[in-house]
Amino acid sequence: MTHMHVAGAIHADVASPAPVWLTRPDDVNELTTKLWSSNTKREEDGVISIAGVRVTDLAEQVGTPVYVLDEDDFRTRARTWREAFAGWTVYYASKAFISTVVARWLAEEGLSVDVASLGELTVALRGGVDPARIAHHGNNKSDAELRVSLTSGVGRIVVDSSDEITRLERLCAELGVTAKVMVRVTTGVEAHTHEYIATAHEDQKFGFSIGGGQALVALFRCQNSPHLDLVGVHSHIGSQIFDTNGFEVAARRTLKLFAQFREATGQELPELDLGGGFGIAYTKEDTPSSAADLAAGLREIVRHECAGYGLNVPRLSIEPGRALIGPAGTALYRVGTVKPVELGSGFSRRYLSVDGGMSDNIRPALYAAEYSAALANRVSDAEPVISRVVGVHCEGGDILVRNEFLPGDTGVGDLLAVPASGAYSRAMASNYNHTPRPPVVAVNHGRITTILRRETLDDLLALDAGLEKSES
Ligand SMILES: Cc1ncc(COP(=O)(O)O)c(C=O)c1O
Ligand SMILES: N[C@@H](CCCC[NH3+])C(=O)O
Repeated sequence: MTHMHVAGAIHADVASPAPVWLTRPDDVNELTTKLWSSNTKREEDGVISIAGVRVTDLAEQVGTPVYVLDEDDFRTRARTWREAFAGWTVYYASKAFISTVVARWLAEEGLSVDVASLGELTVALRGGVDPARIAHHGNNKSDAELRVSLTSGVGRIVVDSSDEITRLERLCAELGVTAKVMVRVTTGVEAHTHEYIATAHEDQKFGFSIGGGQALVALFRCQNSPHLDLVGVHSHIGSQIFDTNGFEVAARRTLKLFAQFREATGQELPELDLGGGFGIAYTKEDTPSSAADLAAGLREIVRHECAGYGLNVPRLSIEPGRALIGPAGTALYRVGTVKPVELGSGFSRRYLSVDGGMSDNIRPALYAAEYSAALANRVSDAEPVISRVVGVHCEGGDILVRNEFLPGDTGVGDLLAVPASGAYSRAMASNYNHTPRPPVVAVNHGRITTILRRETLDDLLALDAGLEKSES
C-alpha cells in the first residue's frame, strides 16, 4: 500500500517511534483538507461536524462505531468525474460500497454502475439503476447470476474466461437473448500498489492475456458467436494507484490489440473501458490526481495511440469506485482503553483501543493500508503523541490506524474520526468474533439518514440453525 516501503523506519526525536513520512503536526487539531469530506469542519467549540451534524450528536443518536457518508460530497464528486470525463461513460464500481440509497444517488447524478456479484447487481437494480447502464464483472459468474443479468437486460457483461463464454452462450441460447459483451484483458502492467490489489500483471486470476495471445482468441470467439454481441475490451490494472504511467501503458497495449483485431477481421471494436483504480489521500503524504487531470491525460493517450494506428477513437469508459466514495466517508469510533506500551530504548507507544476494528475495516490488516485519525469531540492543547488506534478483536494485527499524532490527553470516552473511510471498509466488513457490523448513515444539511442500519446480535443469532432447532 501507499507507505509500505517505509513502514519500519522510525524518527529518533520523539518519545515514540513514528514512520519517517509522518511529520509532527504544528496544530494537532487542524483537519488537513484533502483528507476529509468537503463538508467536514471543526465547530467553534472544537467538535467536528460533517454536513452540519456534530459527531457528538451523531454518536449519541446512532452509537459508535458508525460510518458517516457526506451525501453532498459524494454527489459533487460523482458530478465532477462525470463532467471531467464528458463523452465517456463513468461506471461507479459498486464493490467500494453500495446500498439502494447510494444506487439512487448514482442514478440521479447520471452515472452508470459496475457490479461484480449477484448481490451488487440486485442492490443496483433495486436502487433504480437502469439495467442498460450496468456492467457485470466477475471471474467466476454463476449460472444464477448470469441469468439475472441476461433477463434484466444488463448493458455489458465483461467476460473473463473461456469457460464463462461457453456458459454465457448456453444461457443465451436457452433464454433466447443476445448478450453485449466486453472481453477483460490482462495488459501485463505492474501497477504500483499492493500486490493483492494489482490486477494486470500476468500471474493473477483476472482476464485474458494480451501478451500470451489469449485476448485476441477470446475476441475472435465472441465476434463469431451467434449469441454474443462483442462491443469491446475492458482493462483494469489495479486499485489505489497514483502513478498514471500504468494507465497509459494499459491504454497503449489495449489499443494495439484493437489494431490487431482490425487487421485480422477488417472491423473496429467500438468500445474501450480503462477500468478504475484511481488513488485517494488516506494520509497527508498521498497526492492523488484530480479527475480533470486524469481525464486530460487519458484522452490524450487514447487520441495519440488511435491516430498512430489509424483507428477511430472508440467509445470510452472508466470505473472509479474508491475515488468517488472513499473521501466522502468517515468512520467514527469511541475510545475504550488507553495503554502505553514500553518498547525499550526509551521508546513507548500509546495504544488507543476503540469500539470497532478489523471487522469493520480489514484494509490495514490485509494491505498494510495507512489511515489518519483525529480527536473528534473536542480540541486539545496537549502535546501530540504518536498513537496506534486498534480494535476489539483477538488479533495483534487488529489495527485501524498504525501511526498517528493525536493529543497526548486523548482518553477513554473520546471520539476518534477516521477520514477517507467510505470505500472498501463497510463493504468488506465481517462478523469476526460475532461482531455485528456498523451502520452507514448519510448526513446532509444537518440531517442524519440511516442508509444501512446497524446489525444486531439478533441478526446474527437468526442465522444460527442450532438455536432455531433447540427453541422450536
Ligand atoms: C474491474 C474493476 N473495476 C473497477 C474497480 C474499482 O477500483 P477503484 O475503487 O480502485 O477505483 C475495481 C477494483 O479494483 C475492479 O476490479
Ligand atoms: N479492496 C481493495 C481494492 C480492490 C478492489 C477490487 N478490485 C481495497 O480495499 O483497497
